Amino acid sequence: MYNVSYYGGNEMINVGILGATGYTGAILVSILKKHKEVGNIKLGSHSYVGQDFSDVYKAFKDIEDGECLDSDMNEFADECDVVFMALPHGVASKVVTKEVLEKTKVIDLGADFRLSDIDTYEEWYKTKHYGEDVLSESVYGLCEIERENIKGTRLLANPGCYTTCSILSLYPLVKEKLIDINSIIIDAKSGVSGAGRKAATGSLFCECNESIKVYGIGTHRHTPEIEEQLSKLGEDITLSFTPHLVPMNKGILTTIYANVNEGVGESDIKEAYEKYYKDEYFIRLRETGDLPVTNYVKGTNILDTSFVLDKRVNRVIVSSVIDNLMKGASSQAVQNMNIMFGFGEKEGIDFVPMYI
Ligand SMILES: NC(=O)C1=CN([C@@H]2O[C@H](COP(=O)(O)OP(=O)(O)OC[C@H]3O[C@@H](n4cnc5c(N)ncnc54)[C@H](OP(=O)(O)O)[C@@H]3O)[C@@H](O)[C@H]2O)C=CC1
Ligand SMILES: CC(=O)N[C@@H](CCC(=O)OP(=O)(O)O)C(=O)O
Repeated sequence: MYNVSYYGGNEMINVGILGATGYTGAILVSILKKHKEVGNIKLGSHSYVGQDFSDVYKAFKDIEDGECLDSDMNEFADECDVVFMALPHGVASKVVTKEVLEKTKVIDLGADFRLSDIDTYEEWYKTKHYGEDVLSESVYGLCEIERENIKGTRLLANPGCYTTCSILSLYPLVKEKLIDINSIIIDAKSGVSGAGRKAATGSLFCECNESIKVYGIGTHRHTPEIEEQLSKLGEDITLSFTPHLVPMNKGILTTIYANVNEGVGESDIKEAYEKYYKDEYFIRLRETGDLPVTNYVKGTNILDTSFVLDKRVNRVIVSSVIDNLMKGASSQAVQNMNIMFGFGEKEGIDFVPMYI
């Protein structure tokens, strides 16, 4: 049900955010406050129920002073045209039901509806999945690739931050069969906000500052997500994915290595990227030698990418960057909302980089 607020004569939608008090939830609030099609924003929390949002995040004083409400999915579904779920894994699958989806659209920023196979989810996430009856209708929301499928869905699985950067980087190479699919290695680096706002020893200043660490080698849960999406292009793909934690607030850099197939040259690779992305507003193809930097996309919905063909070893090396909280989470979620509701795709997310 659409609400009765108006902006410049247009009807606006009611939006709910479960997990508004987390990092991705708070960024959603920032974006949606300025979205022309959005009226009321209902804020859901876990630990701050009854407190004003601007008491939890004092940056929002006089901007969003609404009260944090209990994260009751049924109540949110009754009152909102779309509910964003910015919650830890395992929570969304318990509360998204067919009844809920009859009342509202759901955009889940977590992983519960990203993998199509429940066993794979339970194996990699080490937690039970409760949403079997709705999982099959979820659409993987990588906007530039899945735009047509996104339009009609009422359950949207927003991709992970590492996965957004990795899949968009590899898609043209795999789709055009330019690389040996058994040779893919993804080296990824993330800022600390990728771990969320929750208190965790590994995210403490002294644990991260002036230090870099590798983690999840061979076991990180984004591996099956990347493999599943790339395997949809035809052949089963298994690959190596290795994340690193670097001492910065935000940003993701992936450096991806793959052997090129016989006869593949630089122009073939360039043509492949141009074929899929030259008209994509939020993907910037940089020339060889113009290498991506996380600061160049800070605060934006942009993915910057550039490749080098290292002829000595017959390998293509693709470097890409995104802002993990934006294209890697919240602004991509709003891009998905725009597509789902038929709004202008850039509405509310057309940011200029905040370089410093
Ligand atoms: N951080 C990132 O860069 C990215 C995160 N994601 C995914 O988005 C989701 C949210 O991440 P992020 O914002 O970083 O996480 P945070 O830890 O910052 O926030 C988690 C939110 O969930 C709420 N919450 C915690 N436990 C429960 C519960 N049992 N029931 C209801 N609500 C609960 C918290 O409420 P309260 O604050 O009130 O305790 C908080 O609002 C996760 O699934 C994450 O994997 C995806 C891409 C990128
Ligand atoms: C730095 C850091 O800890 N990053 C997180 C990934 C955050 C994320 O994208 O979570 P999703 O699983 O919802 O995609 C991690 O490696 O677990």
